[in-house]
Amino acid sequence: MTISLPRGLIVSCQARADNPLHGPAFMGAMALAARDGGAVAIRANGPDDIAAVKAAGLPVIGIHKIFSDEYPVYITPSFAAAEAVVAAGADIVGLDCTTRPRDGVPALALIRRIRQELAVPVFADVSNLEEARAATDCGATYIATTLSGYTAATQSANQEPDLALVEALATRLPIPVIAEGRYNTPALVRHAFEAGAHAVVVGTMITNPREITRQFVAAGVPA
Ligand SMILES: CC(=O)N[C@H](C=O)[C@@H](O)[C@H](O)[C@H](O)COP(=O)(O)O
Repeated sequence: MTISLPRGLIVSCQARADNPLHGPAFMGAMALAARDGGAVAIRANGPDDIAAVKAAGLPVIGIHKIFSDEYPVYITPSFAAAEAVVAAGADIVGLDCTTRPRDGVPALALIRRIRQELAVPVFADVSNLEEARAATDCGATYIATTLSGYTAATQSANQEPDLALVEALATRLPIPVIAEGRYNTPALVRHAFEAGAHAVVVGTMITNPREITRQFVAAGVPA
């Protein structure tokens, strides 16, 4: 059965290997806490964490980050990575749909193949309007602004979320637009909905206590 994303807050439960909260036990608990707090879906990375967050009973956007020295694309960069995500129980596959160089088939071909062979919705992480349009034409189910601020063309010292992109996408695309990346306060989440977002993904500011602690220390503790 195809699961769709309700309107609301999606919580990204991710912790890299160097984070003390790395691992499925912690991410599974994060997902339960997010569900109890009112989240409508969970984003999770890697088969083990995806399987663990399923216990919350919410739709799961699964990604599989695979880092390479040669290519900048790491969010579900291949069909095999998408297959692993679905095998672990993800309801929706998230993947990098930027035009950046990658190892293997281009993102647009990957979207088509995932839709046809795995029969799951595709959550396209993009950095601009052109990528969003191309991904939509290839059958993406959702478009997310996840990679705005993280490509060479969009990087900036400004750590603000790209609300202008949310608005541009929401007014031009026929499919739901998800705001993701640097939504670090409830007010910014509200602004994203006002800009036309169908849902908003928040990660760091809910599920990364190490980073939250750092920000309190940097901004609140006298030198
Ligand atoms: C660029 C990239 O790799 N973004 C990742 C995507 O899965 C995650 O590291 C982010 O935490 C996620 O997008 C949520 O964003 P924020 O943590 O800013 O709320």
